[in-house]
Amino acid sequence: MVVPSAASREMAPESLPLGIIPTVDMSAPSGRGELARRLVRACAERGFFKAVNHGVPARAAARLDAAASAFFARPAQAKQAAGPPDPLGYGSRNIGANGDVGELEYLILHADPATVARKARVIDAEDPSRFRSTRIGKDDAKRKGHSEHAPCHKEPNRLAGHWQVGRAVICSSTERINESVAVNEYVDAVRRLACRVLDLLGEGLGLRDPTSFSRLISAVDSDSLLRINHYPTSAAALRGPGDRSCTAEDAIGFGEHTDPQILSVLRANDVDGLQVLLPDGRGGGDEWVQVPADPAAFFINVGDLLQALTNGRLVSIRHRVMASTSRPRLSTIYFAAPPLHARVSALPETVAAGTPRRYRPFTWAEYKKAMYAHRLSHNRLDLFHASADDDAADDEHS
Ligand SMILES: O=C(O)CCC(=O)C(=O)O
Ligand SMILES: [Fe+2]
Repeated sequence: MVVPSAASREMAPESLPLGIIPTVDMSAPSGRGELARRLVRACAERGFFKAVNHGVPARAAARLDAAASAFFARPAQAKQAAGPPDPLGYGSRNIGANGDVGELEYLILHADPATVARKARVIDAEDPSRFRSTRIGKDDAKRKGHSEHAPCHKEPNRLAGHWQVGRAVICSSTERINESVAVNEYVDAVRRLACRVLDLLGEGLGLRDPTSFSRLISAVDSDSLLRINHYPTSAAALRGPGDRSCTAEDAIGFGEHTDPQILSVLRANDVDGLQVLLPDGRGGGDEWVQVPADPAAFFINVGDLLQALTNGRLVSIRHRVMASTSRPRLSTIYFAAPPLHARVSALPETVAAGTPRRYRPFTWAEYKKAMYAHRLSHNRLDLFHASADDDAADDEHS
């Protein structure tokens, strides 16, 4: 956490030292221009920041946490019924299909389940089922009294007490909190925060249209996700009775990676664990830095797509989670993403003679496909480096 000295309190936020973990007061005490400049600096030099006075109601966060804790407290078999995470749904220990493991269980929800089936076909035309949760079919959905594809946020009453994951529905007992309302209320609030950050970044970067980033994530068919991670104190709690595997990696909760989307908006309980990889600047190589927990704040990081859209000006930071052995960690991340067909290409304002285009243009669907084909820790942007031909082709499109 950055604690400004008495002298530095007099200085404008832009001139304040960033600190290891930059803290940004989203209430803009020194005006919008200063806030925009500080955000750009934090995202360019660190790739992430801690947002305080962010405007997301504490009530929305508390309701979601209560719903999530109730879900993770259910028996393993009940949770498995909401899986597998392909990619939406419940998962435990396996992260993706490429052998990555983590000492955690998680739930991935789509911001708009109605679009999941269509998107699945776009990502992988050969085998759309890989990207779709199909646990509950038409008949089950009818029996439960709601339509197969009804998006939670449009029909909260019909889906009261359920989370819908693609076509799968995570059932809850009636006395439990109404999760669909909790999820929708939370998603609306964090989406607004993400849009605000992106508009400020657009302004700070001097874009002709400062809403260029936020428009991508507020499109009706945006591919944004909500992910809820639960790290129990003992890896054994996540193993089945026959699973005796125990590796040195057991201490790791979530392996090192960058987030692929545009922006990630993370909030966690008061249990430490998140670490970011910072260049140490002293010639000794990179170093992992612990991010102290703060349940009242959001930790916001640049994703790969924002790095590509800004031609590398803003950096997608590598991070991981080291699970605690004393208390369980619960974290919720809103991954702000564009529609699958959106073309991702460096904005013209970020390309100049001295800073040529670093990545070839690609669609989010293309990028996701590359992501599914590689391990979690892979540096995926390396797969999209530009050549002189890409530059010429891109000029024709712009
Ligand atoms: O659970 C956390 O705190 C972070 C996990 C993470 O980096 C992710 O889900 O992408
Ligand atoms: Fe992440």
